[in-house]
Amino acid sequence: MATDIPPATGATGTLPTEDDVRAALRRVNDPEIHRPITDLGMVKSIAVATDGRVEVGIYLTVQGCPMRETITTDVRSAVAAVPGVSEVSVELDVMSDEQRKELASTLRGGQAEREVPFAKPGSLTRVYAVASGKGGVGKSSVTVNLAAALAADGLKVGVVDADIYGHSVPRMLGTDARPTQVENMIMPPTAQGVKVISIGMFTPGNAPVVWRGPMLHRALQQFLADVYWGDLDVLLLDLPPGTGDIAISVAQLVPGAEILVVTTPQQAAAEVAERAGSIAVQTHQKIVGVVENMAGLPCPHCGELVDVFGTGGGERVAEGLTRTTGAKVPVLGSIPIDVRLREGGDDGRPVVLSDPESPAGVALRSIASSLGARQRGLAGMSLGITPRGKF
Ligand SMILES: Nc1ncnc2c1ncn2[C@@H]1O[C@H](COP(=O)(O)OP(=O)(O)OP(=O)(O)O)[C@@H](O)[C@H]1O
Repeated sequence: MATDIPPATGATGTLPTEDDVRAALRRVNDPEIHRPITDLGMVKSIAVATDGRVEVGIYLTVQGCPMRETITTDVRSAVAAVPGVSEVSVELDVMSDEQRKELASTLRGGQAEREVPFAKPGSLTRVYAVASGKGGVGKSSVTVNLAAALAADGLKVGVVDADIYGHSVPRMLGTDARPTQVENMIMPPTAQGVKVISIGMFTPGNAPVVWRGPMLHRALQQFLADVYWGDLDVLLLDLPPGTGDIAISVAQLVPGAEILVVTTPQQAAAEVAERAGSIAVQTHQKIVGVVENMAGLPCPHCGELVDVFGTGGGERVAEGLTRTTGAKVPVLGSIPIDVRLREGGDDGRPVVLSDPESPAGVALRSIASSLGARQRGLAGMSLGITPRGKF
């Protein structure tokens, strides 16, 4: 028997088939779309040589895709784990316009029209619009911490930074990633387990955005309809402070969105917060509750709480909104002043993750679990069941 013939099989003696390799690729998700690359038309070719070497051709969605290293590594390790594979090489190519259009249509579930998925009758995503009267009361800090805590609890969470003038959410979540665009679909970056999109990702440098109402409405519509959110349990919208146009836009675009009001304990802040919240009466939206932020500073020496911004603001807003709306509006929690919360925001690591047992971390996590535990009601929703006729 000749001894110089190359082995006809791979490392383990069994030659892998193309189907084996494809099955392994089915476990590789696109890092931005979070779906298997096999479902997205990203596998261009699979070639298995007689010595177990496998060559995989992969289509990237766009030229210079920021995720190409991750995709290559994931493909390589998934295929290398197939029994009989001796070596893996990955060839990258880029989708044609036609392929991208097809992908965008797949992601929309075959629909060409853009629509806001969260406004559809069957949507099970809870949408919370986080509002405040005054600026600087900690609305964005509360939003990112609730989002990170909900994601850490295993929920699928998205955040829209709709605070057009003061967009700070990406920094607070520690990302400066730019979203990838596939045709007119935008892939949101993921940070701290949360999908996030912000106007700041579309402006050069730190340029301020000077948009008026109609532009704001269009930006929000794009964020809701053109961003590929996938199946979310919770979407949080960080609104600009005040009772501006964007709150009305939210009501028009996602009528089922519930309002979460953030205030400080201060009398003046509470009055403005109540005005911001009472817009819900005009837009027929539900107020899920009030969060009181900066509620006292624990003395670093004796632990006694110093009421820097007064007391009772959260209760006052909740009572006022209960009277105005005629429905019980609860105080969901009180968050103390905590240097770690501010540092977490500056460092891009929300305090609920960096120091979950700190007083602010505990308060925020408790508010998040009350929001996450709320059942998604089925009233008025399509169950997608077609009754069968009588036989
Ligand atoms: N409980 C807290 N303890 C310590 N610092 C806090 C707390 N809440 C918020 N901060 C800090 O206060 C500042 C303002 O907070 P943030 O940006 O979240 O407010 P905002 O209401 O979203 O402001 P705007 O809407 O005007 O952008 C930030 O530096 C933040 O880190």
